[in-house]
Amino acid sequence: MDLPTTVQVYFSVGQRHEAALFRSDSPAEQIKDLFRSASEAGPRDILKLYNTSGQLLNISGDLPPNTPDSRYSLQVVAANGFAMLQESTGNSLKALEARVSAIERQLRSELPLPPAVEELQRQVEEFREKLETTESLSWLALSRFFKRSRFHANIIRFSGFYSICNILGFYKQLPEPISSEECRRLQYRRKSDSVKKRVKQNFANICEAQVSDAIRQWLRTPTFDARPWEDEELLLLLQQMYLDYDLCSKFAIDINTLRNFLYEAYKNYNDVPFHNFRHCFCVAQMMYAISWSVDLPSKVGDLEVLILLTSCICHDLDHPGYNNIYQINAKTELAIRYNDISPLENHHCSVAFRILENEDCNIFKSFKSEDFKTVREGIIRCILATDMARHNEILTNFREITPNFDYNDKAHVNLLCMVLIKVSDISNEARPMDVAEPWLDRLLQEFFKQSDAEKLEGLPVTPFMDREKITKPSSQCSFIGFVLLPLFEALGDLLTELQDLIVQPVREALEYYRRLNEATREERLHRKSIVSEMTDQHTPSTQSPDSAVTVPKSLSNASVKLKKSLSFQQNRSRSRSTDEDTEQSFGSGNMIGEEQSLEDVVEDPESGESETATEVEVSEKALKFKISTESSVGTGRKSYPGSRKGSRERVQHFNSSELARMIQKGKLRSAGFSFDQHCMIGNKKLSFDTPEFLDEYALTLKKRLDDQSDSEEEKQCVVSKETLNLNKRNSEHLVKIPSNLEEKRSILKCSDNKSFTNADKLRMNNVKSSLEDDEKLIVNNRKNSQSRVNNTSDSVNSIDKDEVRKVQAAAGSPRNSRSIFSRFRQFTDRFSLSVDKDSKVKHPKNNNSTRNPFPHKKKKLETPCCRSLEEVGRASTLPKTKSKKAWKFLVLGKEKDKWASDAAVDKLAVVETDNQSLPSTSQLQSNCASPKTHLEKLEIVSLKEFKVEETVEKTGVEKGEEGGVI
Ligand SMILES: Nc1nc2c(ncn2[C@@H]2O[C@H](COP(=O)(O)O)[C@@H](O)[C@H]2O)c(=O)[nH]1
Ligand SMILES: [Zn+2]
Repeated sequence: MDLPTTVQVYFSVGQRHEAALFRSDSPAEQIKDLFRSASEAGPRDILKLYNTSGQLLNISGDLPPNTPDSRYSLQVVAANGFAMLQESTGNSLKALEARVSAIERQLRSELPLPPAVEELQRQVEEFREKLETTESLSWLALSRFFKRSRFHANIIRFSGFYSICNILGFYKQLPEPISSEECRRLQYRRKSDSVKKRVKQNFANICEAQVSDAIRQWLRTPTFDARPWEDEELLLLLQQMYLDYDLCSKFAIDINTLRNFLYEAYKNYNDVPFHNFRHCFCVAQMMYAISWSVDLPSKVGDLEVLILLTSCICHDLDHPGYNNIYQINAKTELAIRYNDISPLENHHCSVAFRILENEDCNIFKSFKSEDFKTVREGIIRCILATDMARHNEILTNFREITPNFDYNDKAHVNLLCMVLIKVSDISNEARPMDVAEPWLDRLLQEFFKQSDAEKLEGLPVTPFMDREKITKPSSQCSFIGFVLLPLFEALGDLLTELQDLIVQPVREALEYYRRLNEATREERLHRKSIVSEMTDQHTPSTQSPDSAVTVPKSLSNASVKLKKSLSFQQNRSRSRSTDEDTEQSFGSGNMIGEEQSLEDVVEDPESGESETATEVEVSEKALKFKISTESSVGTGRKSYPGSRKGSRERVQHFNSSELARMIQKGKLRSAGFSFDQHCMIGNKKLSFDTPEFLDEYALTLKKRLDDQSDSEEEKQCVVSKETLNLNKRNSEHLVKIPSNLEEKRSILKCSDNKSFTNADKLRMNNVKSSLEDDEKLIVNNRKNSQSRVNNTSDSVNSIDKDEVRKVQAAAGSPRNSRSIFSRFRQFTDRFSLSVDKDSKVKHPKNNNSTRNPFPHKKKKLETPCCRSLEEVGRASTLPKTKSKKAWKFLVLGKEKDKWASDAAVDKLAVVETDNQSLPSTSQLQSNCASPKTHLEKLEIVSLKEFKVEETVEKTGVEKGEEGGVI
């Protein structure tokens, strides 16, 4: 091999491309050795050899013989390569780099600017100021600004702008200004023409380059990292996938047409943080990796592989960075065009076939029309399957066919292909952490951008995208646990080769995020404990010295929720971790501890309420209509997203505090209720958001209690509700008051129904644990009933403050304390306080809770996040929204011979808070300071649990109210 004696080495590490980092005139032999040894070091060391005109000659292979150029650019993309280069040259590059940087800094700060430059700077500054302050000229500055920020001139609403432009004749056509809202929707982040041109040119330059065996092998694994590659190189690698499967010769695909097609696909991805060309590459690459590992062509045939690969490349074309939920709620052009039915996926598909319409890009142009039809159907099916609103539908159908999967059954293969593209689409967490994490950051960036826009535009805020609601680990726990892992496991059941390849890494990712989430939560609790402690030190206590009741701070939610058993386990999404730490944390080897529900894990960081709504659930809600697909395999019930008979046909449970909180926060609306929705109690029609609802419910409940004087059970309210149609008004809701153990048991039986989602199952578990508690209580109460009956001091004869106090005194019995707990918990949950087992409310100082890892540690604000009390106060869980709605506390006797007299029950006194609204911060603090008083104000609510059942009503579509659906 003839190498010139002087070789210029451009050297880059990772994506940073520090091209001028090291430049050396090195003997040819040295470069040759370096190149060889680096390419032998493994697939992660990517060496790219360019000639001086920027043409890629080789990737991690030997230097090409007889290369005509005298200078080469050698790019080393990996830390190992860096180290090797260092070794081989004997230079300490890092030290060299540091030295150069220091000199640069010194030069910049110490050396005065040449006078001419200074003068120029001053003039520019002066001119800028003039531009911005002189009205008649400021359009220039504006136009510059808008150009810079990629706004179009036609959105500028500066009054003088148009006239000045017209006068000056700069713009021939001045379209009407459009609103900023419309602008946002239209503001797709298109790639700039210069970038597109550059990539096109570069791809043309390198498209003939060989890809080394090492890279080709790496490309067949989920560990592949797309980051170090330029866009044109990714195009080359996509081309390689088609070539490696010999698809071009098998299907007579012209190589230039393939290149044009790939480049057009690249061009039609936008510059958005996540749904960009690199995402499409990653999805295609994961499909390729899976396909190799299970030998997919032998199972489903080459044509399906071609369809899958092409679908992956096209699956997010022209994604605007705002998902379907936004499209539908904002009634965007796409939502209107596609009638809210998978607007984005329909659009991606449509763009794909627009590209293929062009002869030069039509990789299927040699296909007979029948074959093209098959390919088109296949691509449409695959791309539409990526709508997360259809996740449950597809997963349920796939699980049904798995035990009898038949590769000769077209319907089975179709469904498998849909699952394969879905798996590839959300497979990021199956990759190594260092590859996956930057993608997650980008995804959250896109999420937050959307939720910010939703807030700005007054649209419903998508909960799993809300920066105030989620954290990185909580988001991942929810997504991996509820969505990703169940899907991967289902595929792993059929294609067992995938267990080690992608299923296990996903389990590990869940475990990682679960721990992170736990640590974050504990840290947060710790911070709150410091706050309440400091607040306490600053607030004079009004507490009576003999009172055992102090403000608690412990893992209220956690301890309460720990009692819940774990539906997650039923979902086969268990951890197999036997890690010691995990066992210590949860007393089990499960990823999510046996006694800890995933709901705990994904708890809302601030409000303390669970935010388990996954993208699937929210998307299902947003997608209201039925979609017919070819996924039906004739086995069992078909479940459609958004169909009221679909996967959301189920029973939901809210306990009293959850319901109260929902009412108070107006969340009934966002949970699918409208404020003008109502329920029927007896013959009365009541709106959910009125205090009368609670009053009326209490009365009805009491009546029922009277009818069932020997009833030992917690009472239940069954509220039928419609959660699907966000916009539906005035739907009626039936309220049954069955309230016995049988009822609960039957609910649990229902919960075996496959159509329940994971979140439903979690709620079912609340009923389950409540049932278990009830059963224990019944046994207990029976044992103690005689003594309670005799204990007249426990009777409450009238509901005045004294009575309330007596009721409180009666809280010593397990049942009563539970009632108090349930009510009190509502407050403590909100204020991040808790009640310990013997109903003694404790100050954090005295809190010996073993769950709190920081009970006595750090009393000062030591964490960097807690710089000031004020800051910490803001970060605590004080209610964010103060509802103006009356906040009433019901005093309700449930078992008259236990803790409240008939008279007390009859009165059902309603004790209101002072201002009929949620406590303000100052109220809260004073409540915290004098909890006994606070407790006296609290009453006992016996609305133990509401069973909320969705009605199976006809949708507007089914009723023919809304047209244009499939
Ligand atoms: N919270 C997370 N959501 C994820 C993750 N990976 C994917 N996703 C979501 O799935 C959809 C897939 O659809 P598509 O638009 O890419 O076709 C995506 O939009 C995300 O919302 C993840 O790791 N965490
Ligand atoms: Zn995608």
